[in-house]
Amino acid sequence: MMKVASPRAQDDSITQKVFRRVYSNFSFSTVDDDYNHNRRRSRSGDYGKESLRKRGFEDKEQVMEMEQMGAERIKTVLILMSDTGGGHRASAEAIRDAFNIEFGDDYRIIIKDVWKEYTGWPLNDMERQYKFMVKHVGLWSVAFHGTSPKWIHRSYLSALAAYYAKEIEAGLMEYKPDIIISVHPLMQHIPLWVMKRQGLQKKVIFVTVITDLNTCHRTWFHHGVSRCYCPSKEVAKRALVDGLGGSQIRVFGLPVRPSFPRTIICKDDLRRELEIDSNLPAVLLMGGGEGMGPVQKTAQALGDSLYDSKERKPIGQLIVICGRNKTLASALASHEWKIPIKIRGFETQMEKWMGACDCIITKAGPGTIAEALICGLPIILNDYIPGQEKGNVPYVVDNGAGIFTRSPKETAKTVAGWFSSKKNELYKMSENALKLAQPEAVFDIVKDLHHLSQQQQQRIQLYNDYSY
Ligand SMILES: CCCCCCCC/C=C\CCCCCCCC(=O)OC[C@H](CO)OC(=O)CCCCCCCCCCCCCCC
Ligand SMILES: O=c1ccn([C@@H]2O[C@H](COP(=O)(O)OP(=O)(O)O[C@H]3O[C@H](CO)[C@H](O)[C@H](O)[C@H]3O)[C@@H](O)[C@H]2O)c(=O)[nH]1
Repeated sequence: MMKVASPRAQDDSITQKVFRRVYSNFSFSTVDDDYNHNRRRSRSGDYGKESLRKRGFEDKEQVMEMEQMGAERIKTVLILMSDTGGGHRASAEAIRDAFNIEFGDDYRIIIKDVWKEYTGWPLNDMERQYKFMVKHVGLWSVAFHGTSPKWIHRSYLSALAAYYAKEIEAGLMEYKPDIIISVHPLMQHIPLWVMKRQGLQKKVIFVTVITDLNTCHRTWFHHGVSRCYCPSKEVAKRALVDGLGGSQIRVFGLPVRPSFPRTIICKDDLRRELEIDSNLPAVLLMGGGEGMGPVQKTAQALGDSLYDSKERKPIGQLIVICGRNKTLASALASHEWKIPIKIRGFETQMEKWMGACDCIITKAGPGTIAEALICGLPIILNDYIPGQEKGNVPYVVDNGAGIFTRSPKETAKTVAGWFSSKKNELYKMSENALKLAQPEAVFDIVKDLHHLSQQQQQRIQLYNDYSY
């Protein structure tokens, strides 16, 4: 089990937190963390006391803290995310689990929506606003593309940063992180702005893990990060065009919860455990964490297409995962079905449901796509959110891992074909899905972060050696 630092009183007000933070010393690592900058320094061997003084480490106490930090100790990682959809939390949890598997108690991982807990409107209300906007896709499209120019989002986010500076600072520093990881497009500018203002930018490692596969928003690309982990070459190209340096960019893939690659898929066992018919092929139907897209109409069309009326028997079965969409779940439950069906709410063990099925129908959510690829599931994309999900369609279709259609009838017909006369097509797509999958991505990310952290520790050690 992970060790957890002694918690502060739960009922602290924001003012108390800010007061405590502003009037007490930080005990962060006190080395420059700018990767390139340090590589230059490393080459010239410029780690003397004078050099550190120039970089702002005047205080004797800080120097002593550095010496203590040279010793092995638990590092704290703060992961910033928001429940705008389910993808950001899924990636945050993936990173947490991979840290635990790879490094055990060496890292203490905290996942937080700091905006929600510490700030006010509009930052503390992003979930609701996102849900509203993606329901009215035209509105989302205008918001997404209208905020793409740097001067627009930068000036607005800077104004918000200035307004909530103290609260955000308290929120970020409550946990004294050694590493901050942002897995959300709107969580680089404000923390980096606050860190710079407080002189902490060079003391805490800040990285971004992009969780969109292709046409991501430009807010993801901030020049002040130590690393920008891109899930695909397409995103890396965009990062380069936006001015990030090659040394900041790493392409490992989208972080998926280790339970996906680590679950040994034995379909029969999974079906027994989940009480799914073991003889009929199964299609999984879902729409992200919020159960979005044409799920209901598609389920009904499948109810017809997967029933052989001549033989009077089903040729397949349907699993619908409605996520947090309770209205959808109850609408489906009230329908009469001729085929075996399971209607589920928000599931925490998606790897089991995917592992038990033969193909998947979903909106083009990046998390769901990456997970389905690992499970070798051919994908029918039936919708996408304009902007960040648009590019996920060619990502899947051009790589032969699935098809795109918005028509519930065509979707249902395709699945019926795959389960009867076109089994080869299903098999080929499954092979392509496995080729495109990047199951080790999350481990590569945490190993690289560990490497960054070790480099920082070595610099501290070097400083200690020179200071005597
Ligand atoms: C007027 C200029 C506004 C510039 C806004 C920049 C940042 C806004 C920050 C906080 C406001 C809260 C907005 C909540 C939206 C939540 C978005 C989110 O988390 O998405 C996650 C998704 C992914 O899960 O985010 C993205 O993929 C990219 C985020 C795009 C940012 C869109 C911001 C919309 C703000 C609406 C302003 C009105 C439009 C004016 C058009 C000229
Ligand atoms: O019952 C459920 C339903 C879904 N999930 C998980 O929720 C995640 C859904 O993530 P997606 O990326 O597929 O889609 P979302 O719409 O929920 O995610 C949001 O965040 C994404 C970024 O990660 C994209 O930006 C996307 O457009 C945005 O809507 C997946 O890991 C999926 O396994 C569950 O764990 N249980």
